[in-house]
Amino acid sequence: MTPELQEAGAAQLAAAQARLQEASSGGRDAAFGRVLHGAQPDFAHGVALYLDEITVSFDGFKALNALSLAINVGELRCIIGPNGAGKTTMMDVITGKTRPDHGTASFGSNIDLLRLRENDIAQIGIGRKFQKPTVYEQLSVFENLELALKADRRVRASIFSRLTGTQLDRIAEILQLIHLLPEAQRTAGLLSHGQKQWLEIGMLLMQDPKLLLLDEPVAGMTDEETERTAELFLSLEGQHSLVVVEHDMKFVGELTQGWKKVTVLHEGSVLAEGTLADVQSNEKVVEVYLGR
Ligand SMILES: Nc1ncnc2c1ncn2[C@@H]1O[C@H](COP(=O)(O)OP(=O)(O)OP(=O)(O)O)[C@@H](O)[C@H]1O
Repeated sequence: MTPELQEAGAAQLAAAQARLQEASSGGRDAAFGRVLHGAQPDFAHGVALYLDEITVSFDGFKALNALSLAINVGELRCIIGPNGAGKTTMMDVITGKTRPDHGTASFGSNIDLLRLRENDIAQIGIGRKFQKPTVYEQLSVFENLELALKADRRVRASIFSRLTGTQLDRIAEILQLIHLLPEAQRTAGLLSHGQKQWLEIGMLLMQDPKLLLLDEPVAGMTDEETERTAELFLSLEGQHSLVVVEHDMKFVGELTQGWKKVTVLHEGSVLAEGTLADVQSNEKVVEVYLGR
């Protein structure tokens, strides 16, 4: 690891600790601290994510228009829809990047996502994968995973500390899961596009997220990589809730296996929900999206 990265990592940890301290000592953001301290999402009702009547306007244009959606604990849900349907804006709301004008968003039955900041939302167990892979290109695959582990506030590890046996086991487990065990010492910049995507997913998994948001994860992947990604997501289902935004219908078909629910977004709200076959034969869906 380069000294610059070590320094940046240490600074990030120090900033995070200072923020938490300020919140718990009654500073300006005390309310955030109270929500976050020891907060665990309550999944007793079986719902991982609940969006109710979410509206987001940009200069009067409604990117989300009273969007309501519920994702169950352990569910793998595919979300499809034409360009501009509001898929990215929806993920921005869930992760705290965009604040809605109206509506509620909760993680489990108890955590009000609209009161939390982006960093805090990541720490309570919501991981987001953007379309483009963002890994540390100069570092090895192993070091990327190590860094992801140490960036987790719950781990309380110093960026300079040695890994414990349990942490090493966890990294090995993730390497196996993302098919990168043989590439552990390889520089991440030399991986294929698909392998970089897997590495980034592995970095998210190091923090053991309860909910994973994945934006077009197979865009630009080969057919073989796409199939392996489907296998990976299917192996995560159950232990994590997954929301997958995709345009690749073959991939959606592999993930949903003929029976899982697909949600179609259009003009900022849900146009249709059902199995892939249901929505593919829905006239409105064909008209605005699939028939194009
Ligand atoms: N910051 C912004 N300012 C103004 N308009 C925006 C902003 N962000 C998104 N929009 C508009 O909101 C609508 C929804 O955009 P969004 O990116 O959420 O759609 P999407 O379903 O993710 O599309 P795509 O499949 O192309 O990624 C679009 O019409 C977009 O132009």
